[in-house]
Amino acid sequence: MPSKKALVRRPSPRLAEGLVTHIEREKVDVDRAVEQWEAYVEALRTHGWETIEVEPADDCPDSVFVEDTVVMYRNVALITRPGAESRREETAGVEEAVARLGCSVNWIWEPGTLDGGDVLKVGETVYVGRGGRTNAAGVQQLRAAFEPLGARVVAVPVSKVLHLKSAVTALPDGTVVGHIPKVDRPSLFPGFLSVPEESGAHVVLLGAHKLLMAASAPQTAELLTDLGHEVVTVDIGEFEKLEGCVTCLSVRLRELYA
Ligand SMILES: NC(=O)NCCC[C@H](N)C(=O)O
Repeated sequence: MPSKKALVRRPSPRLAEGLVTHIEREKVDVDRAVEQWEAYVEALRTHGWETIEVEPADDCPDSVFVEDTVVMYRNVALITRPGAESRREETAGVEEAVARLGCSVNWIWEPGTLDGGDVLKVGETVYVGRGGRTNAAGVQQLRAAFEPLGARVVAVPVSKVLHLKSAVTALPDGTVVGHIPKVDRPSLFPGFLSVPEESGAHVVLLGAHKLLMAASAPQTAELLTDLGHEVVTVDIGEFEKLEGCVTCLSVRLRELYA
C-alpha cells in the first residue's frame, strides 16, 4: 500500500536568523513559530499522515524548511545541495532519515545547486525552477537522476520569488495554481488557474481533494472550496516572515512500500 509518511523538522532556536531574500525582514517570534509548527504537524497527523521528525539541526536557522533538502521521486531520495551556503549543513540529518526509511539515495553534486522548493511534481512531470537557488548544473543533475525513472523534467525560469513553489503548486487534478504577478511564464503550464493571493499559490495535497493552505489566503481558500476542494488552513505567519510556505515545512513520502 502506498505510504503516507511526512518528514518534518523542529524549528531551530536560531530560526529568527533565517534568510530573507525577496521581502523586508520582520522580527520572528520563535516561541510562536514553534506553536505554529506543532499545529502544522498536528494537521498532517489529523489527515492521516505519519510524521517523522528529522534530527533537529539547531545551528541551522532555516532547517525547519525541510523540503529544500531532499526531492523524492518514487522511492529515490535526491539529497540536494542548497543554493544558499548557510543551508548546506542541513542535508546530513535528512540523508540519514531517508536512508533509514529504505529510500534509495542520490545526490546533487558541486557545481550543481538545487533547493527542493524549486521542484514541483505533477504526475510524471517534474517542473524545476531555475532561479536564485537552483542553477543549470542542478537542473541537469535532477534530469539525470529522475528521467531514467520515467520522469519528464521541465525547467522553468523563476525570477520574482524565492522558489518555483513560492510561485506555483498544483491541485489534485493537476491544475497549476499561481498568483500571476509572481509567475514568470504561466503559459508553460498546460492548465493554469490564477489565484487572488500570493500565498494562495501554496497548497499541500493532504489526500483526495483535501488541501492544506496558509490562513493568509482566505480568498483563494474560498475559490478552491467553491471548486469542490476541502481546504484545511493553518497559521504559519512566523514562517512567512522568512519566505516559508506550507509546502516547505514537510516532505511527503507517498511511494514507499511498507
Ligand atoms: N521551499 C521553501 O519555500 N523554502 C523556504 C525557505 C526559506 C528560507 N528562509 C530560505 O531563504 O532558504
